[in-house]
Amino acid sequence: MTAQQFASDNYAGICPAAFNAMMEANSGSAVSYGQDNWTSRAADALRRAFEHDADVYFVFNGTAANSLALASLCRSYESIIAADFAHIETDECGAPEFFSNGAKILTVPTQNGKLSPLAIRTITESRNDIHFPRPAVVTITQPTETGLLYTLDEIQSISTTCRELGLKLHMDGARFANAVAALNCSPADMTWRVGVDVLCCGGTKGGMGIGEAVLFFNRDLARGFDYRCKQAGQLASKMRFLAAPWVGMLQEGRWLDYARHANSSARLLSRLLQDVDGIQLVYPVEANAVFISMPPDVGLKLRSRGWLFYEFIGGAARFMFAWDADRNRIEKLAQDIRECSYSDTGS
Ligand SMILES: Cc1ncc(COP(=O)(O)O)c(C=O)c1O
Ligand SMILES: C[C@H](O)[C@H](N)C(=O)O
Repeated sequence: MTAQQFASDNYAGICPAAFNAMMEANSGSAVSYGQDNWTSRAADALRRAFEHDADVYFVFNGTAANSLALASLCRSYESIIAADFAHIETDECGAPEFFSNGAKILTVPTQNGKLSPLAIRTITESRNDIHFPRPAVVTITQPTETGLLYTLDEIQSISTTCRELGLKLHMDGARFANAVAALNCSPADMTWRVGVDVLCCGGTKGGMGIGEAVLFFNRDLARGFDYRCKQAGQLASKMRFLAAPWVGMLQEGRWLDYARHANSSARLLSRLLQDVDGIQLVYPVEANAVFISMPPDVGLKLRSRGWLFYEFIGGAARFMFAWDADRNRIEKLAQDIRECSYSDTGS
């Protein structure tokens, strides 16, 4: 077994709540293509958790969830307003554009990956001629790709601006549970109560082996989404195995327990690095991600000690914590960063 890494929460295994639910679902026959009991149980569990009669769908991964949800919110000749750091722009290989048959992503330059109402209004009102793909939807990521959180008031302000401009609001919630845990709010408070139309709710990063849920709080927007999923190869024949983990994770709020552990693990690393020369936090630690700047050769030394990490956001080293983050490994990482930094400064 390889030693635990913090390059991404995608590196983690399947948490007990999800795995045990999968095991429990793995008995006997079940009707295929989502007509089974586990799928209806999971959808009902999500509706209870969100206190809303949302239309719920399960797909294999976040890129599919985002792309198909966004394709439901705009026409091919329209556009999607996103922050420059948005995953749909940087890491989905044109899937949102592909599945919407050509909708354009209009990226807004930001300092930290967070959209503002003013930026949304500015780009929407910048042009209204026939040559400009008319904005139709705004997408925000919560937590952002930089590990930051929109406050509930910020989301409300964004959705109010969206309504004024006739735009829909999509939320990329790949790490949604981490945001709920960090803000200590309810899932409803962070979505439909503040004007979110569609949420892509992450299961994979939360601890499942695979699977995301798409929740339409405005059911009219879900019209045809089932066919859209089928056509995109996102209708699982053995849907019970995508759905059952949600039953396990939502039971007794386990998904939030796991998220709290991941968030506290990120805070632990940031505390352990506070006094290390040459190491700075690039963004505040608000959820389960830590971004640090360090001298290039410190990064090389850290890699030579076997640590894996991404540097795709402004060159900052990203450490992302999951449900299973091990305190000993976090302390080892901090110690290695400290030693690599001090051997660099000679102190
Ligand atoms: C912010 C964000 N959105 C969406 C995704 C979904 O990507 P994937 O298709 O890799 O599951 C990821 C991946 O980790 C992500 O970090
Ligand atoms: C960036 C990469 O695509 C993945 N979403 C991750 O966060 O690890």
